Amino acid sequence: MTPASRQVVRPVHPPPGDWLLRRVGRSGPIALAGLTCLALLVPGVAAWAGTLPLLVGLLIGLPHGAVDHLVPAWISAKARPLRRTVGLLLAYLVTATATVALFLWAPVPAVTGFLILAVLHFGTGDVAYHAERDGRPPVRPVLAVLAYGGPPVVLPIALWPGTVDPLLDAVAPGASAAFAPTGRLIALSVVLLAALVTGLRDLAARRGGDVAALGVLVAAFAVVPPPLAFGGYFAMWHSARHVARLLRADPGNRHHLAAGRLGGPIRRFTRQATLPTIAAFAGLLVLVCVDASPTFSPAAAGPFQEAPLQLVFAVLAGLTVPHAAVVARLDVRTAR
Ligand SMILES: CC1=C(/C=C/C(C)=C/C=C/C(C)=C/C=O)C(C)(C)CCC1
Ligand SMILES: [Fe+2]
Repeated sequence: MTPASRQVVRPVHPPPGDWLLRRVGRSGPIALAGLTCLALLVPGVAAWAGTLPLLVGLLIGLPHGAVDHLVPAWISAKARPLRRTVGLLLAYLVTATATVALFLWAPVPAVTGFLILAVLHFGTGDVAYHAERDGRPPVRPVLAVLAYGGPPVVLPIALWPGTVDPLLDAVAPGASAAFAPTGRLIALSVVLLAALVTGLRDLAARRGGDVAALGVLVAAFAVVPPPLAFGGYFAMWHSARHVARLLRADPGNRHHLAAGRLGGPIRRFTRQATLPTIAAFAGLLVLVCVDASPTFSPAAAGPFQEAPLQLVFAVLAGLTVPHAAVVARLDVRTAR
């Protein structure tokens, strides 16, 4: 590999399609505003919501991580992209396996680390989305990252212990007891303060739409039962914005987006994402079925016999950790 081929090629012009970011960026706030109104008008929504909306939201959002293996080749011009892609897939596999092992060996520290990673992943995603949409560098990212990444993770745990604690214990036995009320209160205060300061800064910069969106994000996670709020957020906010960024990052979509066309890029993404999504979905389905099977020998069930969700969540987290690493590289490119 020559030194020149190792260099990262920075785009001379930003990729076209900021119109797409604007359009898609509204879907999350609209969906969460709708769910907030629903929860306020139909107070019993918590009872019938159950955990189904959480599972549906996670499933709809699954494809947003399905083209991770293509991202490095899109954002840098390196020699032998096939070799690099295979190397990346191997690194993905090793990181995912190590994460699953960590969840089995030390579930409480593992889930704590995962929740922190989720705050950073969601928050940096939104900061990068704003920067790309507006063509500006991310300003004072630390508070903004907490303001956008904190509500989906910290508010459910701090404000909805009755709903969330059984889920936390199902994915990591002992987690709910480890998260002391004082710790939850401190985390909540930090996130609300970060949201307030970020909102005031956006107001001063005359970004009224962002202030409203941040207000909706906080209100939704305060008012809507977490499985419904998180399912809606994951599918309509986090994943939708990320897919819009991916469509712009793929050099093959440039001419379509410059001409204002969306059909071609969506078809291309569907082709790229279908196989990895089916593979991830099938793998998770097999895990759920094997765990739930009455014929499954108790001797072979191991540590998951009593907590089938634990293994499924460990695998989900295992897929998320390398996904967050790949997206962090995309974000660094955005911040330049
Ligand atoms: C465990 C758990 C939660 C957190 C789930 C998280 C944080 C998922 C993160 C997924 C990511 C980061 C995907 C990447 O794109 C909730 C909903 C707060 C409450 C119930 C128990
Ligand atoms: Fe993600």
